[in-house]
Amino acid sequence: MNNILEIKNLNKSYKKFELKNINLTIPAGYIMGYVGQNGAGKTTTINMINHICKYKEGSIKVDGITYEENPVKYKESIAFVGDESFFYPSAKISVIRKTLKDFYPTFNEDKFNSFIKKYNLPEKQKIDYFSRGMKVKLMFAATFSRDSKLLILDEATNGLDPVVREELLNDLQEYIENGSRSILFSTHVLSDLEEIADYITFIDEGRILVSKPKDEMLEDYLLVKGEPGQITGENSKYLIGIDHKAYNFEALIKTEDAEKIGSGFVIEKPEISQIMLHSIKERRQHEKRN
Ligand SMILES: Nc1ncnc2c1ncn2[C@@H]1O[C@H](COP(=O)(O)OP(=O)(O)OP(=O)(O)O)[C@@H](O)[C@H]1O
Repeated sequence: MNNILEIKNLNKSYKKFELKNINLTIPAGYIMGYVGQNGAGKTTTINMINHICKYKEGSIKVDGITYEENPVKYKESIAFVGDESFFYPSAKISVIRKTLKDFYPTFNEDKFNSFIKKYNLPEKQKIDYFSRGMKVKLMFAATFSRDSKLLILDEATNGLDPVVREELLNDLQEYIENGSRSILFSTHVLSDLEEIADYITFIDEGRILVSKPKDEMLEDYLLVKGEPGQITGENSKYLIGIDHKAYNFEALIKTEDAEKIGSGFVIEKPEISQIMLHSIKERRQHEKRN
């Protein structure tokens, strides 16, 4: 199986921020959720993949090649959808169709037309008058009509209604179905990732905390709830990222440790957002202790 994205030992320093030793791999045919708090370093990583932002240490390969090896092929292998429309506001769909045709060798006009129809986008209206959801659909119609190997999404599904969101999530899954493409999906809407991601990577303060298959991550941890008095010197070593509330606490625990903490706790299956929250809390608490 070939890897569509391969990042090795990537480092980048700004005055007040450091992206440190980023290693990421997405095999062909898979979706990776890239998540972390505001300012964690997601967009910085994406800008380096897109080669908007330069780096001195580490390497990035997209579909087996680095930017330096073949800049045109490298750029053609990537499609990007962010949270802002990339179309000229006074253009209509006809102008966009022609621009895409001229600019992208793999652009498939029939595919584009069928997405325009499917998403019910008006041919005769200026993009300026499109709603946010319509602009997002148009960006995806343009993207799905090219044969890019790596699709990068940076908060691309922000502000969509549940029906449009569901439709797009299905289309994203279809986009990778032929097994030759992959998606790096950065979002704060973790429920989208619960639905379609195969891998989840947490980044915190410029460092990768965890990167693994989503199902493995969801099986690896359980959520523990109890009263503060139930925490002892013995069982506290198994509790990850304890969140103390007024009358109770919540923490993560490794599934294999669940029987070691004693009885009387409420134990539930966690969501990705809860695993992220407690993992980050644990890291902060660990830093404070050392
Ligand atoms: N060109 C730059 N010069 C200096 N610092 C920068 C530059 N670009 C980004 N940063 C800093 O890098 C850090 C990470 O920013 P980044 O945009 O990658 O975060 P993010 O994880 O995408 O956050 P968000 O979820 O808020 O979009 C921030 O502290 C930001 O101020």
